[in-house]
Amino acid sequence: MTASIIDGKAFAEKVRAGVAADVSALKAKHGVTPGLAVVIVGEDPASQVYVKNKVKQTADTGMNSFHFELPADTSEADLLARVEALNADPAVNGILVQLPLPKQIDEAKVIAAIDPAKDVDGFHVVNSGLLATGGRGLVPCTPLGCLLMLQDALGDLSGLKAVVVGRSNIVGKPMAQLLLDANCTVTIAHSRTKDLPGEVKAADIVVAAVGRPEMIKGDWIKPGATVIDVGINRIAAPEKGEGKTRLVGDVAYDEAATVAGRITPVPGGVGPMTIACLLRNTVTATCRQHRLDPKAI
Ligand SMILES: Nc1nc2c(c(=O)[nH]1)N[C@@H](CN(C=O)c1ccc(C(=O)N[C@@H](CCC(=O)O)C(=O)O)cc1)CN2
Repeated sequence: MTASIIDGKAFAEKVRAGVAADVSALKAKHGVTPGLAVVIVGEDPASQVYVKNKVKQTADTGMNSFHFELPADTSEADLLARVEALNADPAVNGILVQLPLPKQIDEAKVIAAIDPAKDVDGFHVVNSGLLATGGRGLVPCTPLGCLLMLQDALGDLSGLKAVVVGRSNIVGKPMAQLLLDANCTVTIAHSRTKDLPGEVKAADIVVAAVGRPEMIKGDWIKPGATVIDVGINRIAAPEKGEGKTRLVGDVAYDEAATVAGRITPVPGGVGPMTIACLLRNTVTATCRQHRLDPKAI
C-alpha cells in the first residue's frame, strides 16, 4: 500500500481563504476589523520564522497585525505588563506569545495573564477547562488543525480507534479531547506506555506528537490507518552536504507511507494548519467579543 498524502499546505490555503472572506464580511457588515497581536521574546531562529509567517498571514487575510519583538533579556514583569496592555486594548482581539520563552520567564504565568477571551492559542486554563468539559472556548491551534484534516480526509470519525502519542498540554491532551468529542475511542500513549508499538498497531488514527525524530516505525502502523505527524525535528543531513540539515517528523515517513492509508508529510502537513487555525481562532474570538455568531457573519 502507498498512503495518500494529506496536503496540509493546500488545506491551510483553503482555511485562510475562508478566514479572509469572514474578515471581509466583518468589515463590510459590522465595521469590525479583527486584530491579532503576536509577541516574541528573544531570537530563536525557528520561532522567528513562525512569527514572521503569522504576522504576514494575518495581514494577508485583511486583519490588523500587531507585532512586538522583545529582547532576550526581557524580564517577566515587563512581559506581563505588555500582556496587560494588550488585554486592555480594544483593537486587539487575539494575543499570542510565541513559545518557548527565555529561562527567566515563567511560561505558565504569562499564559495565565492573557485574557481568556483573547487567548487565540487556547492555552489558558479557562480554555483548556472549557474544552475538557464540553464548553465553548478557544481550541489550541495544532490539535484543531489535525482534527480538521482528519475530518476532511475521513468524514465522520465516530467509532474509530485513535492513539495520541504524547501528552503535552499544548498538543497531546487537547488532541485526545477533540478526538473523544468526535466520538473516537482514544488512547493517550507516552514514554512510560508498556507496549507502544502494540498501542499504535491497534489504532485507525495515529497522532504522533512526541518530539522525537522518526520514533514511530512503519511496522507499528495498522495497514490503512491515517497518520498525522505533529513532529517538526531538524536533523543532520550529511547527504545534502557538510553542516546541512533537514526536517523530519516523529514518524519514520518512508516506512509508514508504505503501510498507512493516509499520512501527513513533514514539512507541509500539520505546521501550515497551525497558523491557519490561529487566524481562524482570531476571527472566532473577534466575533464573540462583538457578540456576533461566527457561523452567520
Ligand atoms: N504560542 C505558540 N507557540 C508555539 C506554537 C503555538 O501554536 N503557539 N507552536 C509551535 C511552533 N509553531 C507555531 O508557533 C509552528 C511550527 C511549525 C510551523 C510550520 O509551518 N512548519 C513548517 C516547516 C517550517 C520550517 O521549515 O521550519 C511545516 O511543517 O511545513 C508553523 C507553526 C511552538 N511554539
